[in-house]
Amino acid sequence: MRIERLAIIGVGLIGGSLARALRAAGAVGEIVGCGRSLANLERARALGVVDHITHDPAEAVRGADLVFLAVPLGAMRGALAAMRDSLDPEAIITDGGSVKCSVIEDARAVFGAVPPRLVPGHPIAGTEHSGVEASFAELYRERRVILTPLPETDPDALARVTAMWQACGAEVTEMSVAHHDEVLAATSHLPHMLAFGLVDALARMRENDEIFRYAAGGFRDFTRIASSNPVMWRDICLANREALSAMLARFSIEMTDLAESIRRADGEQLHEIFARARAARDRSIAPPRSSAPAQLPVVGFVAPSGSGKTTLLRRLVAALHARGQRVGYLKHAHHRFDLDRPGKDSYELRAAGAAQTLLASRERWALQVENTQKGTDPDLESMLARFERERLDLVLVEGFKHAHYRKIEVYRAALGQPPLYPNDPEIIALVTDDPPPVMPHPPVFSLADLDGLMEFITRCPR
Ligand SMILES: NC(=O)c1ccc[n+]([C@@H]2O[C@H](COP(=O)([O-])OP(=O)(O)OC[C@H]3O[C@@H](n4cnc5c(N)ncnc54)[C@H](O)[C@@H]3O)[C@@H](O)[C@H]2O)c1
Ligand SMILES: O=C(O)C(=O)C[C@]1(C(=O)O)C=C[C@@H](O)C=C1
Repeated sequence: MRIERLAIIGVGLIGGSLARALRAAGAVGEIVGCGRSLANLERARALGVVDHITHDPAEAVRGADLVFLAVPLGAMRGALAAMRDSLDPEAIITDGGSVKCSVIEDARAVFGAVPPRLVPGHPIAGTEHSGVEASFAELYRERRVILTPLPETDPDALARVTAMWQACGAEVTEMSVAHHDEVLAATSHLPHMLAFGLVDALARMRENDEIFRYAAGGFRDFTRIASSNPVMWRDICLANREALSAMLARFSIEMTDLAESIRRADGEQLHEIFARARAARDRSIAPPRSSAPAQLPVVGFVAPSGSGKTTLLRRLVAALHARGQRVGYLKHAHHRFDLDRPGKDSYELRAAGAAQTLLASRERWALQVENTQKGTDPDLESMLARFERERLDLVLVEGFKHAHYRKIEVYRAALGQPPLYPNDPEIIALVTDDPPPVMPHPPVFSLADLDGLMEFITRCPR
């Protein structure tokens, strides 16, 4: 899956995160960002999220093979109208709007009928922050994206949009438009109404200073989403007003019943409600995706230096990543290494004796742990245990040639060294462009056969 020229209309949290994720997956060529705020667009370009910027949707979509709309719902119709006459006939249009019936209505109003190459979509992922500065490549990883195709939707456009989200690490599901809007009214829009409503009600109480001063964890957890963008939420309420009004009406009956149980001091009823709610929530919190730790495939790559092992690994990781695989990489370094530089705070504090140093930023974090047995090689199992295994699909290891685990040998005859596989039964495959020098030999892949190797590795049991 590759998009040659992607136009993002609205380079905020959602649009910016898609651009970053596709770039990280190597699934996109050029990215044009379109928006209203020049400062935000310039920031997007400076951060490398987009390559070109413009205020004009018509200019943005010219020559684009995929257009992603990520503006507030109230701005969708205007953006569609502005780009209509400049769209390439083959261009796919998709969006990330939180309500689907309104986007479809907007498209019908602008184009006369819903274009077959429009694939309505909605990533069920976000934060309470807005703007490109808040965007990050991992936003969609392991999150759901709902697509709501219509009978007239072109299957090829649907397949490409599905592949686009999968390249970002998302799990794509399909739903009817009406069902989507009802489900989201319950699971996303109603909770936001409760958070906004609660904070606003408390803020308007006379004693609000004191209330906020003593608000602790429960209040914080419950009201995080009340920091979300008011324009976006105004538009969601207006766009989904029918489903959301029905949900609010049902919910207020539940609240009235709860209040009545409290007034009556009906402990039994209260306990029943809370126990039912707790069980439902515990069930609904999704278990970590994919493999149990013991099944996480781990494959090593061994070879003398100069064999092309690291180049092969770099290409392999990029190709696996583009397929949505979450790859862990573990390298055994024979030499001393230091991620820090003298003069950096973390270097100085570690040198002062910190046993563990954790560097954390918006992009990544790194924990550096001092080996207490300096001079002793770390063992493979204890290093593998450091990974957040539930967030990975496989681990590729470089080195650890003497450890007991499955390895792939990269062999190059020109180095003049004997191959390792005759003396290591745990070498399960050979990557080489030369004839294997010793018979018998494990399965062979050429250096160019990344597809074959990926297939082999992803099915490789621990
Ligand atoms: N924030 C979330 O959690 C979340 C999650 C899923 C979907 N969505 C949906 O994604 C869309 C974007 O939300 P976001 O959180 O990225 O918002 P955002 O505020 O971070 O980004 C929106 C961008 O659109 C630009 N914009 C506004 N009006 C415009 C117009 N008329 N023409 C061009 N650009 C315009 C803004 O300048 C801004 O850069 C919304 O439709 C929202 O419903 C949001
Ligand atoms: O996590 C958050 O901050 C969100 O509000 C994300 C959230 C949600 O309700 O889950 C908000 C709106 C969307 O359309 C999709 C996701």
